[in-house]
Amino acid sequence: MAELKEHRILEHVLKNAVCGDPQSVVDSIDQYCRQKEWAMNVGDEKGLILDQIVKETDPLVLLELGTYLGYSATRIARLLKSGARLLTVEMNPVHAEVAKKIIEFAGVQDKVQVLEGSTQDIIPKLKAEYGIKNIDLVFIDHYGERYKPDTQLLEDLSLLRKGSVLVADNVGFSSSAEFLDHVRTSGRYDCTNYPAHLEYSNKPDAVEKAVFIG
Ligand SMILES: C[S@@+](CC[C@H](N)C(=O)[O-])C[C@H]1O[C@@H](n2cnc3c(N)ncnc32)[C@H](O)[C@@H]1O
Ligand SMILES: [Mg+2]
Repeated sequence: MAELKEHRILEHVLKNAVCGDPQSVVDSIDQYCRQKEWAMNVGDEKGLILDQIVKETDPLVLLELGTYLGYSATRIARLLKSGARLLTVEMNPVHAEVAKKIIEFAGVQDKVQVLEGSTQDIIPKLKAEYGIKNIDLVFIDHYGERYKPDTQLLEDLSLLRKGSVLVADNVGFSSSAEFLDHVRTSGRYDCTNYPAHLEYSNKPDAVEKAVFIG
């Protein structure tokens, strides 16, 4: 058995999911993390909220802050229309490596690009190095303390347009309090809170949708 949980999850996916079928990859990760070992994927319950927001937004250009094993990237990618592109940022090289394998196995590698590095280093390069003008949907799911500064970076670099949608996971926890205060009180966003539970548990958690109004 692999030493790292992340490698054990990868092994489970390779053995139990169907190559080229992203839904089976998502389902096999959820099954493993509910039955065997907890892991910090957005998970099946909050995943349905994320799915709904992605479908409503119908985005072409997407950014994810915090890839982990590529669960949410695969989940999002399975809903994207042709030509849409998700850039997902991950600073931990072990996580990035596993995510690339999972994304490839799911068959969504043409829609998803894993960018290795920290969000604070990569966000300022999105325009010049990755040809991004602005972003239709941002999934914020790294560490709560970075939610606000990274949102402000996106604002300051004009990466958000009127109507850009931010979706932030784990706002039921205090580490994202400054972010919540910012989006709810700056007058620059229309916010909606979706109460739910922490992935694979019955602890209260929530997802925040914040639509940039300029
Ligand atoms: C909660 S996990 C992401 C889960 C993933 N979105 C999913 O639902 O499948 C958070 C990830 O963010 C990464 N991370 C934390 N801070 C970061 C930063 N400043 N820049 C890039 N990655 C970061 C961690 O290494 C970890 O893999
Ligand atoms: Mg999360």
